[in-house]
Amino acid sequence: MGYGGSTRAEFLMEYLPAMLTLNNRPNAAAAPTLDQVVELIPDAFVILDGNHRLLAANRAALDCLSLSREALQGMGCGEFFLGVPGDCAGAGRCPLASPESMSRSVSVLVYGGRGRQRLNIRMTRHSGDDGDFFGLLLYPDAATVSGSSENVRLVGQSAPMRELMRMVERVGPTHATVLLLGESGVGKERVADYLHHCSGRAQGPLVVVDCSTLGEQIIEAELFGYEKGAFTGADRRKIGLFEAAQGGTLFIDEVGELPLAMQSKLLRVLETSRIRRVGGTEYIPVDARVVAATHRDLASMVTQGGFREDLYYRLSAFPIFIPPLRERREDVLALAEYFLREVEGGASHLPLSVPVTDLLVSHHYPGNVRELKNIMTRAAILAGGGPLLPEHIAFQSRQAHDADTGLSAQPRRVRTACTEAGVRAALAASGGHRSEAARRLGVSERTLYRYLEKFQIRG
Ligand SMILES: Nc1ncnc2c1ncn2[C@@H]1O[C@H](COP(=O)(O)OP(=O)(O)OP(=O)(O)O)[C@@H](O)[C@H]1O
Repeated sequence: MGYGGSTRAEFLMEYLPAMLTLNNRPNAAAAPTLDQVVELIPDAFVILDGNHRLLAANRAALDCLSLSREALQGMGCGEFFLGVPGDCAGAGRCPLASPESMSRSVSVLVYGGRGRQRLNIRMTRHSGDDGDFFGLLLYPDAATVSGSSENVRLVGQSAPMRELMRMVERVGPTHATVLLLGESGVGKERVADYLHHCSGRAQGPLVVVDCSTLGEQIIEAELFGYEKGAFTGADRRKIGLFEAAQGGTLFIDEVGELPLAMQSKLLRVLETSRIRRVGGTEYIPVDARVVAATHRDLASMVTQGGFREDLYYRLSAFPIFIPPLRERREDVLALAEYFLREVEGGASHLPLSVPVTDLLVSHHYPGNVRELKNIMTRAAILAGGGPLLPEHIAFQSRQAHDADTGLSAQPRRVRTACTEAGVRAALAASGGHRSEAARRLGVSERTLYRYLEKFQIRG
C-alpha cells in the first residue's frame, strides 16, 4: 500500500493508461468514456491533460473538492494548486512538474470550492501517441482530517511553546480576531490550524488565503466572490472565501501584503460581518472567524503609511507571537523526531545518535521549523536503510524557504529589491506603461506601485 489509497484504487491506477488509450481510439465505440473510467476508481480521482488542464473527475473528487464538474473541467493547474488562473509550472511550484510526485505520495495545497485545503496526491503519468495525461488520486492529509489528534498537535514543550498553547486554547473558543506574528516558517499556519480546532468551529471549514500569492486584481474576487458578468471572464457566479468559511475560520496569511484599498474592505467586513460580491448589490451576512498572520512589522508599516491604522488595531485585538526556533532550541529534537516519523521508514532511525542531535541543536535555523522539516526529510532519504549519520544532515539555509512538499531549491517566495534608478529605467523603457515596467522588473504591479510611492515617482 504505502500511500493511503485503497487497494482497488491502486490497482485501477495501474490499468488507467490502458483504459484511456482504448478510450482514445477513433473507432472504439464500445470503449468507456473518460467520465466512466474515472468513476471506476472508488477514491477521489482527477485526470489532467499534458498541458495540466483538468479533463475529468469522479464523484468522490468533486465531493472532496466541493466543486461542480463544470467548474472543474478545463481548470488549469495554476488555479487548482495556487488559486490563480493559468498554469503554475513556470513558477516551479507545480507538483505535476516535480519528479518527487511520481515516486511517492506528496502533500499539496489545492484550491476547491471551499478555498485552500491540504491533500495528499499520488500521481500516475502516461505518455503515448495520444499525448500525455496525469491521473491524480486525492486523499485528505492526515493532518487535515477533522478531529484527528495529529491534526491539532503543536509539537514542542519549551516554555514559550507551552505559553503559546495556553493562549491559543484560551482565545480559541471566543470569536476574537487573532493576529499571528512571527518569522517565515515558524509555524503560523500550523498555529492557526490548532486554534481552529480549539474553537467551537472545528467541524466547520478552515479556509486559508495567502495574500502574497494573489495579485491585486483577483484578491477581492477571491475573498468576496463575484457575480456572473462582474468582469471579463466571470462567466459564472463564484462564492468567495469569506462565504466558503461560513461557520468556520478564515485564515488570512501574509495580511501585510494586502493592498490598501482591500484593507479598508476587510475592515468593513470585520466590523459589519457582511460581504458584497464583486458586481453584486446584495450584502450577505458571513459568520467566519478571522485569524490573520504576517511576518512583517505591521506597526512600522502603519507608521510608513503601508498599512491602515484602524485595521491594525482591529486585527491586533489578540496578537500572538510565535518565537523563532533558535529561541526555543528545546523544541528542536522533538520536532526533528516528529518530522522523521512522517517520512516513510523514518522512524527506523530513532533514537537519533548523540553526534546527530548535537548537530541539530547547534544550528541557527533562519528558515525556522520549515527548514528543520526539510532537513529531516532529506536526511531520512539520504540515510536510506542504513543509520542516519551527521553527514546526512545538510544545513542549507539558502533553502530555508523551500515549499513544504519540495526538496527543490525553488524559493518559496521571491522578493526582489528594486532601486529607484532601476524603476525609473524600467518605466522609461516601457514608455510609462506600468504593467510592462513591472514585467521588466520581475515584480507584480502592486509591488511596482509600492516602489512608485516609496520613490515618489509620479506620472
Ligand atoms: N509546532 C509545530 N508542530 C508540528 N509541525 C510544525 C510546528 N510548527 C511548524 N510546523 C510545520 O512546519 C512547516 C512550516 O510551518 P508553517 O507553514 O505553519 O509556517 P508559517 O509561519 O505559516 O510560514 P510562512 O510564514 O512562510 O507562511 C509546516 O509543515 C508545519 O506543519
